[in-house]
Amino acid sequence: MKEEDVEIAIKVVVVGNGAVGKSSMIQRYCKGIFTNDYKKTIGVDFLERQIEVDCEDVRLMLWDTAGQEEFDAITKAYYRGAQACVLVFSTVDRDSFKAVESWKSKVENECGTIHMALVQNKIDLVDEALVTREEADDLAKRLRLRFYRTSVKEDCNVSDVFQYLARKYIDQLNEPEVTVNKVEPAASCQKNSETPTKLTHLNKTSQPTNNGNISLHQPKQSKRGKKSLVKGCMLL
Ligand SMILES: Nc1nc2c(ncn2[C@@H]2O[C@H](COP(=O)(O)OP(=O)(O)OP(=O)(O)O)[C@@H](O)[C@H]2O)c(=O)[nH]1
Repeated sequence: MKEEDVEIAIKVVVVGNGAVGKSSMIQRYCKGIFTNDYKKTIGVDFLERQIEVDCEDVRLMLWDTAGQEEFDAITKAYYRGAQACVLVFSTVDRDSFKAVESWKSKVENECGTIHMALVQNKIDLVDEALVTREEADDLAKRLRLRFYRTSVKEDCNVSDVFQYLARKYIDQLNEPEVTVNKVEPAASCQKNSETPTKLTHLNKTSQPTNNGNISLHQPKQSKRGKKSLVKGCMLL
């Protein structure tokens, strides 16, 4: 296998009630676009983006799941094999805030304990907010999740969420003895400090299997010193 053919791949599931902005968030991150149109996700969708973390190629496979309960049976099959999860609620939808714990449980039932971030989207609509800042902070603290406030519309803080999850996963690869469910300070929009890497990689040609499981391959050499670069996105 050639050195350039290996990389880290991370499966990330994005969950939360309908219309909180999951599809918009993934589209914004992978394609750099935003639309005001609402098109309900039927089942699941998939986009990917390649980033660099500590000069290492990381392929983020972002699974966009339907927010409506009617699709639960379909979507939960796609949670399997995920290494990270984004729990999204909307500033202007109180029910979506109340549903966060239930989404967390649904994912954990399929995946066990994985890296998660809590996201309050649509902060551009803060004047119409139905969730107070304190309530959101308290929830993040109680669930021990890193907390981000985003506006997909204004392109605010979106990439920080995925960067954080990628880094957490890489840190886990570096220190396999560290448990995933350690206490996270509730913080919004903070970048993490750089850490050294010694990584396990995935074959670039490997695709997620039906249930999203991914097999591990040999590590390659670090490419330290390279600039961060978005290499491409793909709609399947
Ligand atoms: N004002 C504002 N609107 C947003 C934002 N993000 C998404 N929206 C809008 O919210 C609506 C729903 O967005 P989607 O991304 O389709 O929501 P979803 O969570 O994927 O919905 P489901 O597919 O039903 O699960 C769309 O009209 C978006 O344009 C945001 O940050 N601010």
